[in-house]
Amino acid sequence: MTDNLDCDVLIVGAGPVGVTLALLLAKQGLSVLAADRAADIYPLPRAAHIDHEIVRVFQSLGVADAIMASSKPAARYDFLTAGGEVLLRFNTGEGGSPSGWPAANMIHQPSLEATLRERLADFPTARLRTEWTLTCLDQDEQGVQASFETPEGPQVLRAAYVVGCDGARSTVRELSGIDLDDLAFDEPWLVIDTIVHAPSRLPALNLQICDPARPTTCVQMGSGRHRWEFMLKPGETAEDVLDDGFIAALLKPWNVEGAVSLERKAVYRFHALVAREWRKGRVLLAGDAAHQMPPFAGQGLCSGVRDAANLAWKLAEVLRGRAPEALLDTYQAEREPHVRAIIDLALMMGRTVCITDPAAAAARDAAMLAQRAAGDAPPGPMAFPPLSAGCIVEGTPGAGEYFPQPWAEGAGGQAKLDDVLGDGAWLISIDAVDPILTDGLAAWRLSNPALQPYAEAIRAWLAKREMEAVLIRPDRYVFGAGSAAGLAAGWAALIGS
Ligand SMILES: O=C(O)CCc1cccc(O)c1
Repeated sequence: MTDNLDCDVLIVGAGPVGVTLALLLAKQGLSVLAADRAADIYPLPRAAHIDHEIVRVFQSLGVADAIMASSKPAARYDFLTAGGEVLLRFNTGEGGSPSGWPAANMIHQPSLEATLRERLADFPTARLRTEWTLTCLDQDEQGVQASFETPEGPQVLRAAYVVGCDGARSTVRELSGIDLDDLAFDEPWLVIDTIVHAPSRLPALNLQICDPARPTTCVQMGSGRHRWEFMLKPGETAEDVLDDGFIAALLKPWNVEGAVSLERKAVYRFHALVAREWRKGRVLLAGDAAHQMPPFAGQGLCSGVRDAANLAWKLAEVLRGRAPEALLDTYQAEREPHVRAIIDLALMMGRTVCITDPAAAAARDAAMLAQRAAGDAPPGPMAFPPLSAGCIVEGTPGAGEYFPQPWAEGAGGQAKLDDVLGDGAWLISIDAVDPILTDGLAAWRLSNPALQPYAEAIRAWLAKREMEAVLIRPDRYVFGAGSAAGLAAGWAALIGS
């Protein structure tokens, strides 16, 4: 950090994406300040799901076990007709996942956020400021000046970079004059969160009831919560559906009286929006500030945490002077197509669920039941695309793919690849590589005894792509596969040492 800066990175918004980014940066020794307008963590649930990739990010921060302790792995996700026939079935509890963590996990967002904020206190270079409201951003060649209203009066800070993790109504986005691309989905839903008293009386799977008379979602959550969502019908107002008697009538068919008590009721409009620019000079957007999607794929929060994981190592390389600022342009180039593909999946699911015309619903049911009978199922909520462009060796086998994390049985229990190899980029090769070529890069020969428990899985990955080495980025996406010397040289050209 240079003398005239208060921190390397100012993060506006200390929700789960902002705090994850703060942790990932602080872990690399950067000084970060996360500022949030609220006094405390928002106490009511919002996101309900994180996938295995997100748990792996939390693993790198040392909080995966704590987060999993308050979460519930999701066994199955069914989309049913009004009559209970299966339109789509995703067996998320079967078949494991590339990171080794359960593929789909139902969470209680306030519990997850509390764990992340508690961890922040372990990093001396990370600061959290609450009740700070951003009022102004000004950037020049060296940094960004940010003005805040705080309980102690106005505060002005200078940071090398500012990241807006400040949600759907992002002030950072607004102050930066960044527009949103509207993907034309706008449906009003009533969200009901409950505290569970009798878990055995609730469905043990996640459900979308594609009933044109009232499209309905019923999903599990962590920390003893359960959620229902009901689509509003034309003519219904928020006031109508938030009435306790109305809610009791909606819940009646679920026979959960006495098994749950109401914690929160709210009407939301489910949107699909993508920011046109994710970086404007020294200001970047992440999470809901950069993209919003309907909840049907459970990917809103996951996409934000992926943004944080993608951005954190790039900001660190640029701030350390090891990579040119242009590396930050690969952030949107990589993340936007990924997010748009996931939004397409969420929209496909949403458009399946949100049909209220009985004839259209009957046609949907007939088509999807026939498709299912023919064994022709669409990709599941865990079928994420690889990175297609950016900081990868484009067009080579494996480039842009998510690199798996094998787990092995060790003396102390399950040992995971990332815990053995540590943070940063890894070059893993079958043959030895000249250390001169890999200066500044963690180079691992597959025969290294530390890699033995994982060697078979990694060898199989390489064999499938007919390659002798793989370079894995700090966010665990593959830079490229090929010759070790070629990969090391390609990486050094982008991320000098
Ligand atoms: O609607 C939600 O918030 C969760 C949807 C979801 C996503 C992935 C798996 C699963 O069982 C449910």
